[in-house]
Amino acid sequence: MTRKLVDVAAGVLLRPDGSYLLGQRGPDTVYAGYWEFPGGKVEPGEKPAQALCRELDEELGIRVTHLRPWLRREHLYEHAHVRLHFFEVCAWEGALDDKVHSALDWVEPSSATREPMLPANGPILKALRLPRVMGITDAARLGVDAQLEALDRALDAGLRLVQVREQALDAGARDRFAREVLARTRARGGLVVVNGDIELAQAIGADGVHLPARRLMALSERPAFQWVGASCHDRAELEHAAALTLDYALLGPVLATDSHPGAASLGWSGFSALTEGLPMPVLALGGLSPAVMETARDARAHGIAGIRGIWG
Ligand SMILES: Nc1nc2c([nH]c(=O)n2[C@H]2C[C@H](O)[C@@H](COP(=O)(O)OP(=O)(O)OP(=O)(O)O)O2)c(=O)[nH]1
Repeated sequence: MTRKLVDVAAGVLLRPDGSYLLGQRGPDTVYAGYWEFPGGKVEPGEKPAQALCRELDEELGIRVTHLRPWLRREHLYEHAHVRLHFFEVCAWEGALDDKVHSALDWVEPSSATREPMLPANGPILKALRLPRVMGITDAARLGVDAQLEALDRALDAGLRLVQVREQALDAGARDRFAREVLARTRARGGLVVVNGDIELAQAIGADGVHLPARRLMALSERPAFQWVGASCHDRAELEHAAALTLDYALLGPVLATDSHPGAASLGWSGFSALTEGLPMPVLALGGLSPAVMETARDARAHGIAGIRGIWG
């Protein structure tokens, strides 16, 4: 059955502590009682961003002052085929004065969300749980002990996502190093993904696997891990990551880097153009540190990933 495609704009209102706003759909709506991000249908002649500002004014009585386009996802419901344009709403004027929901609630990204949740929103909630900064290990250059010390400092400073990327270590050393990184990161409630080596990721019980671009392009199915991401350099790779329903991608280099000095860099405008309309979050990579977080997020990045910019 073909269903009419309906464009919907939905806003993830974010407070500085990272919590986000959900509303419970009122009694006389489809999926009454389900939780959703505030928003509604895009009307003819409107851009999704305009529709969202109108809906948030009508429904919540607020005027949006800082909006970031974020993810776009399609979902087939019985009642409609929806194309959801999600935005991060970072700043607004006016106090919340809800006119349509049965309830509103602020939710911490790490805590359980509200149920029942609209079925299309599962991957959005997972994206909100993905930390904003990823540290990529470089024990082969720094030395194992220095890398582990740098990891402890970064975990103390709040790092919660680590990619173990140690092709240059021999198999035994890589296994020992990866287990140590996992133990230290887990102790802080963080996530560890292992680059390229699915067997090692399984053997140590890592949270996930990170696919180099060539590995990504050779796969036709998502590996069975809780978290699966990939390194991408162009739109075709990003779209393949989306088709495999991966949880995130890395895209770069955004700036010129010491580790890849000859590689052409994308710049923030190139990053923004390549990530338009994707269903999964993308972390920016290449010559970056957390100091550029706001610039990165304004360019549609979920956050940043780095080596030197993270470990110093
Ligand atoms: N607002 C919102 N809609 C969502 C989310 N997730 C999701 O699948 N949807 C779907 C459910 C609906 O099929 C559609 C939104 O339609 P709606 O009926 O709420 O739109 P509206 O506020 O313009 O309502 P109306 O004028 O038609 O009464 O998008 C979400 O997080 N927020």
